[in-house]
Amino acid sequence: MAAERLQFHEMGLDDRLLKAVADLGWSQPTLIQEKAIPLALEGKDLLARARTGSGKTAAYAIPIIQRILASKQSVRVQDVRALILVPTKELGQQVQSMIRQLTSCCSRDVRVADISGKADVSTQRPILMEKPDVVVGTPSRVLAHLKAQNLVLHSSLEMLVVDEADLVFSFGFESDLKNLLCHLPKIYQSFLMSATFNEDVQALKELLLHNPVTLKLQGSQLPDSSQLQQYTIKCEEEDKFLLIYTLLKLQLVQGKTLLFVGAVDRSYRLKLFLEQFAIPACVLNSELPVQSRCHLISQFNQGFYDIIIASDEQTLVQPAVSSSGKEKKQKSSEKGAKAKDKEYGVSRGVDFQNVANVINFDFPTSVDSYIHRVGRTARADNPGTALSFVAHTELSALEEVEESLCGDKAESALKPYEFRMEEIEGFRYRCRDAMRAVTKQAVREARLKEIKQELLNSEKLKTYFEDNPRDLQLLRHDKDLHPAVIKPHMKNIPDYLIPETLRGVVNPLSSRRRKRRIKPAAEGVVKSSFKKNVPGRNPLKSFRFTGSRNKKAKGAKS
Ligand SMILES: Nc1ncnc2c1ncn2[C@@H]1O[C@H](COP(=O)(O)OP(=O)(O)OP(=O)(O)O)[C@@H](O)[C@H]1O
Repeated sequence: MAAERLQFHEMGLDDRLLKAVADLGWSQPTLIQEKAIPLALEGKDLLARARTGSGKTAAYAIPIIQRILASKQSVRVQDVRALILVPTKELGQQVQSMIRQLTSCCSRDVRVADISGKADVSTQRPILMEKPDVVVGTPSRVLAHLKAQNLVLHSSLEMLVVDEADLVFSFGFESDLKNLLCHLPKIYQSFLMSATFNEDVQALKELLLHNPVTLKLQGSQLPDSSQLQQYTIKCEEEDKFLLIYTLLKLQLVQGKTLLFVGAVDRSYRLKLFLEQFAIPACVLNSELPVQSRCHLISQFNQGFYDIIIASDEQTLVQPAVSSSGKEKKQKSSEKGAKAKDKEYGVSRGVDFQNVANVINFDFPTSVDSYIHRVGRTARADNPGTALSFVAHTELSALEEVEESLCGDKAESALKPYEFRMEEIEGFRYRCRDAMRAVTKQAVREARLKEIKQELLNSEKLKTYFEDNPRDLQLLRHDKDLHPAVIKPHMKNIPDYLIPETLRGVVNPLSSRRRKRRIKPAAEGVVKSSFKKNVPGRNPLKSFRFTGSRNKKAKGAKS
């Protein structure tokens, strides 16, 4: 029989922390939390690798909060006690929000400040002058504050975390991090958290950790097939569009879905293509202002949108920026790339909640990128599905992923998604039509329009919405970008075009802009059709095999 898992209340945690954990609805620690929290409370340095979505943030945040609460029982001067380094602004905001939730019952005693983005260094100075107990930031921003003496850590710092440690070097933070270490005291406790172990993590380990305990939890870096089902389908460019149209319009994919593409242009191409069929989607990329990105993610988590098209540009561009502002020249495969945010990371560490499906419209170019993308679904104990479209030029990347994920097992974790493409031939004509309408010019215009729109939104997000929080919910990021190309007849599917095997199973007309005016979900309630996504009822799964449980969905080869 498996050993009983150590419970939160058996870890000697402060009651206020236990109450916050209970308020979050966490009935027991995840595996990494069970192992890491007691060791961290003993004062050990930790190197922890656990799969994506396994609760690593709380694994270091809980012991940090506990230590701060315990030390505040004796009178102490207010000072910065913990520093959490993150590679991206999105992650910074998310870590701050997690710590705020965990300190909801002791917010006066444990104060946290995220300095990773938004305001400039001088605007953030007053926040740091108040000496929050925990500071969260990207290495370059933290270093800038240390140099400006807005932040002084050499006598106060007790705990240092490097979250998503595998990304810190690849985001160009190596020299910042090394410089930053000169400003820290000789002794402090360190945690390195990572979903993957690579040479960079090894280098960081040597730099930061002292006699660490290494926690390498699951052998696999992704959940197993009982929680995460992974499929691939080989298809070339036109078929990718045809297939995505079919999956979304016929609702063969249900629940919240992240569509990953390899470049910003591709994300607008896909959005413009889908909007002709009245399939609303938000675009997320590094050109958008950080306020808009964070607002979009937060609305997605609240159930306002079903589909995000994210460009995972770190796979293409490996930017490097140092606190001095100097950028190393990097290769970009995108023509006309606009000013990108070097601290953007959508597939890395962002906690998109209750994502039912990740679809790699373009296959990622590295194994790590595959793991981080697919890790946006099947988080905590939730189920999820990943489907990758693979063109012949992407086959070698697929092979690498398969090799890396299968480990010692003979069987690949990625199964073929067997789909009768010939059954959806009827849609090809309208798809071609829609693809033709998305010209380079249309993409360029859409990209500019969206950036302008989001810059305005972002200004409003900074000021107007602080005074008018109710209006915040009305701000949407999935509006049509090119209404001129939309032809009304494309929105509906005539019955005769629906594959015979799917008539009665799908109801395409009902998919029209259902969520346009959704009311904001109550806090803590995730509004989504995710719940519909039970095994046997998800057509994405049942459409695959004729022998599947759902006998009605016979549209696939056996
Ligand atoms: N003990 C728990 N019980 C239930 N849910 C939890 C628990 N701990 C964390 N979670 C939830 O699990 C989700 C994933 O957590 P988190 O973002 O910390 O994962 P992660 O391991 O850092 O993932 P990644 O490597 O992708 O960044 C979050 O929504 C979080 O609220």
